[in-house]
Amino acid sequence: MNIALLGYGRMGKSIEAIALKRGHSIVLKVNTDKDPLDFSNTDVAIDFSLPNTAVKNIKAALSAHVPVISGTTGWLDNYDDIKAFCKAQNGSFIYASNFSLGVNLFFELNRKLCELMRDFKDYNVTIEEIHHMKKLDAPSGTAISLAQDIIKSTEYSNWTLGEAQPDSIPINAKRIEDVPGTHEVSYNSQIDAISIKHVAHNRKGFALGAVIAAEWIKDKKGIYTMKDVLNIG
Ligand SMILES: NC(=O)C1=CN([C@@H]2O[C@H](COP(=O)(O)OP(=O)(O)OC[C@H]3O[C@@H](n4cnc5c(N)ncnc54)[C@H](O)[C@@H]3O)[C@@H](O)[C@H]2O)C=CC1
Ligand SMILES: O=C(O)C1=N[C@H](C(=O)O)C[C@H](O)C1
Repeated sequence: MNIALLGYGRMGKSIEAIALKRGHSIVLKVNTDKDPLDFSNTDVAIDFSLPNTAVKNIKAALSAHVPVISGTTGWLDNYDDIKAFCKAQNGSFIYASNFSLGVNLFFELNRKLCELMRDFKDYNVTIEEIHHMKKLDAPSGTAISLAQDIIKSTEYSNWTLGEAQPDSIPINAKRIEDVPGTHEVSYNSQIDAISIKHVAHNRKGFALGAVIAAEWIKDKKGIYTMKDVLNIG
């Protein structure tokens, strides 16, 4: 498969290493604002760029009828616009705040745990995420996904970065040198605490998941999620 890498930073380089090991070729590497992009010979584009470059990159690839895997976080205010654009192009698109198998299993655990805890009002939920100092967005896309899943099946109506607000899930974002990504969901009462935690030891899981998603979507049309790719839950 011929892959275009839109973003060739920490993740772009990890994806390249795994894609080459799995027998794919990298036919385009984009690491700055460039217009137009040449997608001739590209089977799938994988965007891990910056919050303010993702939308333009995704649209450029979809306009060239190239399926897109998007891992960039911090641009989701435009998600509905991208969905509509993809449909209008009869294109193919997957966004995931986190492509690792471990985090996608963790998402399932989070959904099950929040259903279990829903009726036990003595417990308050909090989410903590820890990432490296170079991360541009806060809270992480993964923490937002965890919060959105809890909001879907409980009385919480929103999430807040930092301090707790009524009906809102507090997300605490910490930045510590070299941490690839740690997420913890905790339920605290006056009496005890219950928590689930995912710790990424490196970026290989994110990169492998993105390449697996690219292999999966290559000959498909439509908008999918990692639940479709991994067939879990
Ligand atoms: N969904 C997931 O599983 C994961 C998502 N991420 C997200 O992926 C994104 C990238 O993360 P990193 O690789 O760690 O960041 P990074 O900062 O190392 O890489 C981003 C690269 O994009 C380049 N860039 C600048 N303008 C561009 C443009 N117009 N088009 C293409 N590239 C451009 C920068 O030069 C930089 O090298 C972030 O939003 C991060 O949150 C990171 C890890 C896993
Ligand atoms: O920026 C990162 O590094 C990561 N970003 C993603 C996020 O915002 O959730 C996924 C992972 O935690 C690493």
